[in-house]
Amino acid sequence: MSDTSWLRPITTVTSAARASAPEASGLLRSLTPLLREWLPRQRWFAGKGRPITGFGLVCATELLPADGGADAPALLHLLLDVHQPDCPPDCYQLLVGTRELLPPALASALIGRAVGGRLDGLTLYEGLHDPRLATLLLERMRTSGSDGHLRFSAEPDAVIPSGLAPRLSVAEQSNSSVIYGDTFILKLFRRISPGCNPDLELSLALARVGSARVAAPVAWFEATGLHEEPATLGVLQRYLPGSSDGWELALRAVDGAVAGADFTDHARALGRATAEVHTALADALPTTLLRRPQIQRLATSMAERLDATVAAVPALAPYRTGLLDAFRDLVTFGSDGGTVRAQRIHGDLHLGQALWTPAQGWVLIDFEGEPARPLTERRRPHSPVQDVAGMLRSFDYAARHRDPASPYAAEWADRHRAAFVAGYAERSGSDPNDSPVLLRAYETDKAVYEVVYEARHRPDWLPIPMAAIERLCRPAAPFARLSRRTRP
Ligand SMILES: Nc1ncnc2c1ncn2[C@@H]1O[C@H](COP(=O)(O)OP(=O)(O)O)[C@@H](O)[C@H]1O
Ligand SMILES: O=P(O)(O)O[C@H]1O[C@H](CO)[C@@H](O[C@H]2O[C@H](CO)[C@@H](O)[C@H](O)[C@H]2O)[C@H](O)[C@H]1O
Repeated sequence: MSDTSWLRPITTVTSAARASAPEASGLLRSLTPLLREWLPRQRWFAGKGRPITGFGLVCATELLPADGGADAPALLHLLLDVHQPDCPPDCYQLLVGTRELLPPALASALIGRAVGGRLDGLTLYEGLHDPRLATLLLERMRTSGSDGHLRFSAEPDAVIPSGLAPRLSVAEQSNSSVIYGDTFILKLFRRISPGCNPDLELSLALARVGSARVAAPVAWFEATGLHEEPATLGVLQRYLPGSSDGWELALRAVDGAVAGADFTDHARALGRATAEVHTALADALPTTLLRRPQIQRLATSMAERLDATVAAVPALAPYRTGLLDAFRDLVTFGSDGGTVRAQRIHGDLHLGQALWTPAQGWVLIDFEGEPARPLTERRRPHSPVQDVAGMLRSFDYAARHRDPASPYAAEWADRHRAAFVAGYAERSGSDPNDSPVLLRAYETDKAVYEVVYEARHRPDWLPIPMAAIERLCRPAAPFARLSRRTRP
């Protein structure tokens, strides 16, 4: 057993005891006024725009450095329910640093000074910014075992060296990541749901069958005993040094295309890599066949999402009938005896989720699925055509990011979409063009999702999915073009 004397769990508050435990109310008294201000400003906070009506402490664990003197920082690991009107509370993972005084280098990480309660007089800050606390977390992950409700696990052959310098990732992301040396990246999930996060589940399954298309997980930690299933909190994965993400590469290719830069080889290779991931996932995890009732449910959920989006973004209203055709055709396909092969998939595939590496070629990351969907839904088998459609949308985005209406953009998108599909068909033995109804339905559903995403987050980008919406209302021509290019 390694020495864990540097780690002292201060309290673990179970769901049943959360309101009454004096420790919990003491912590909440310190945290509530500060977090009310700080939380809505965090990129990963999903409840922006709605007031916070209260917090509930699910679990708190304090990690202390072994060498800590009186002025040493401590890391307060929190799982906190955030209450907002008209919806059940969301549980968030927070890593709060506590010090008497904050050094100037950490000023940007400040949450505030606690007044009253259990942390009275301490300065609270975003702990991941502090190299001493990020190191403390890696130290804890080096050894399997439990501390209160936190359980740390590692792959049996994992070798996690000590002393790797941490740096907080500056990528625009939905969670938070710390990079250690150029060796590991630790992703800390922010919005926590009971159950194994597919990012861990799928990348572990792929790594265990020897797939080179994934960054292998070496260790992870989860919350146990709080919900019916352990909830994944963080995953330490191999870092892919020198990688570039597919979105950046595609944009460079689009911008340089007039000068002759070509990205079709990359697009074809990405199609092959996606097919390899699908094949490995189908071998490693359960598969199923969707029949009439499931296909009907799928089409209904797509139609419902369309209607919710039309209500939120009225610019979509004129296209509603045309778009609904895609979902009606899917119902007809199921009613005519058509079936859909389903398996575990990536679930949110786009160019930003693919890293080009000098050593391994394309590697897919972030197997979480669409974070807004419930975890149980994300962990079900789905058609792999959904991932293909996601990537096809992404080539369209890349092509149109400067001028959504340019005819050149349409040509670039068609060429690269066709190359991706050709690579996919070549490696999987199954050509997505042979499933035109499914492909159109998934592409339509994704474009509808993008309309609401862009309306909320990047209104200037709304014309990009709107161009697709127009095209998808007139399906025949684009699909014919895609088929001619990819088939001999
Ligand atoms: N294994 C890895 N090696 C190198 N960089 C990575 C790795 N995993 C993720 N990244 C980088 O971190 C960014 C965010 O990762 P991602 O898993 O998409 O996080 P999130 O789910 O928070 O959006 C990626 O865009 C990529 O730049
Ligand atoms: O980053 P996430 O995986 O959480 O995904 C969300 O943000 C994406 C943008 O960062 C958004 O993707 C859309 O824009 C991309 C270009 O920025 C494009 O490549 C994708 O095809 C397009 O869907 C994604 O929809 C959203 O869920």
